[in-house]
Amino acid sequence: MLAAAGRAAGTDQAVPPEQQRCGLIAIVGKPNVGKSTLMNALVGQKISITSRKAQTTRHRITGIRTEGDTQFVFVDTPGFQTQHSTALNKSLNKAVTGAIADVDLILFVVEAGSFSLKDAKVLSLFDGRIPTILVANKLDTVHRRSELAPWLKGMQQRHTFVEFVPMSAKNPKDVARLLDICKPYLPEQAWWYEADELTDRSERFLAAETVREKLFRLTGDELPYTSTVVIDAFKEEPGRTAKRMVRIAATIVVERDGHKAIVIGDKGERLKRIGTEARQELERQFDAKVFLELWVKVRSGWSDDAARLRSYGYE
Ligand SMILES: Nc1nc2c(ncn2[C@@H]2O[C@H](COP(=O)(O)OP(=O)(O)OP(=O)(O)O)[C@@H](O)[C@H]2O)c(=O)[nH]1
Repeated sequence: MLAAAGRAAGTDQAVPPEQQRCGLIAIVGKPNVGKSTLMNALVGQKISITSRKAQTTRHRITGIRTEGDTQFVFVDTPGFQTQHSTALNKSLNKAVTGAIADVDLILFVVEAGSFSLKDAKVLSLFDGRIPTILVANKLDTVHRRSELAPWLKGMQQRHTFVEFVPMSAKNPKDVARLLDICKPYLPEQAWWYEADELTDRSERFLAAETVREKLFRLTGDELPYTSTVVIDAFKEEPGRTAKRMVRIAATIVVERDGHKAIVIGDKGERLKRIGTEARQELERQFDAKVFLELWVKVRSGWSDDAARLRSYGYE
């Protein structure tokens, strides 16, 4: 997969390998600070799922952005779990520690003007060897900008950050500036991926993530984050037309009968909406006609069962 001379997005100029830069960037922070939003904005296309509900990112997701001579390879980490210690949370914490061990740069994301015990716990994972940028996100929600200077000073004393970037992941100019700031921290080496590749995750994985996103969006706070989605079948069918055709069967796994009723909704209305919205989004993402079949199953206590976790791919 090593790149020969490649063409960066937005340029007609081939970039010779000896002039290329490429490296891994981990986006780390406590739940709900905007990591997924930031990664999607940095990559320029929606890859990871976002939702108002905390804990919606479980997997390490790689997003890729190639700009000029530089290929930025992003690792999104799950929200660091500080409260519970079930098998699921232990495996999430391991994913965070693993994700930051071998990267070139860490983006430590917090909400601008705030620093809680949970942020401190995530920060305590960094041993100081890897350059770390403080991303003070959600700047648009800070009404008194004057209070930010003393806060930034305080942050300076907590850790040796290489840069401080107050910004909003929802502001494209801020996102472009952050990319420029990251660039010098990536080593000079040949790109790992083609310039137009956005993720190395499979379509099967994206299908599960999309159903999960709709599930949490449409159930609000009613459903615990331990509910998950398993893809039972993912088949490409030879289409009669020029358009691709993909047939997907997926199971939403919940912990209790009551949760199953929530997912299904009155006369099956909610499950139907989850399916329709997921299908429409997948058709856009895959540029294909998608048939999506959804099931709901109860698996009591699955989040506490390490063996079962492995079978769902969380190890
Ligand atoms: N106002 C504002 N809201 C933001 C910004 N960035 C993210 N958000 C919102 O914050 C919420 C959480 O964003 P996510 O990107 O899902 O957060 P996350 O850190 O990936 O969350 P977990 O998956 O729980 O770890 C969403 O409602 C976003 O729309 C920002 O710059 N400004």
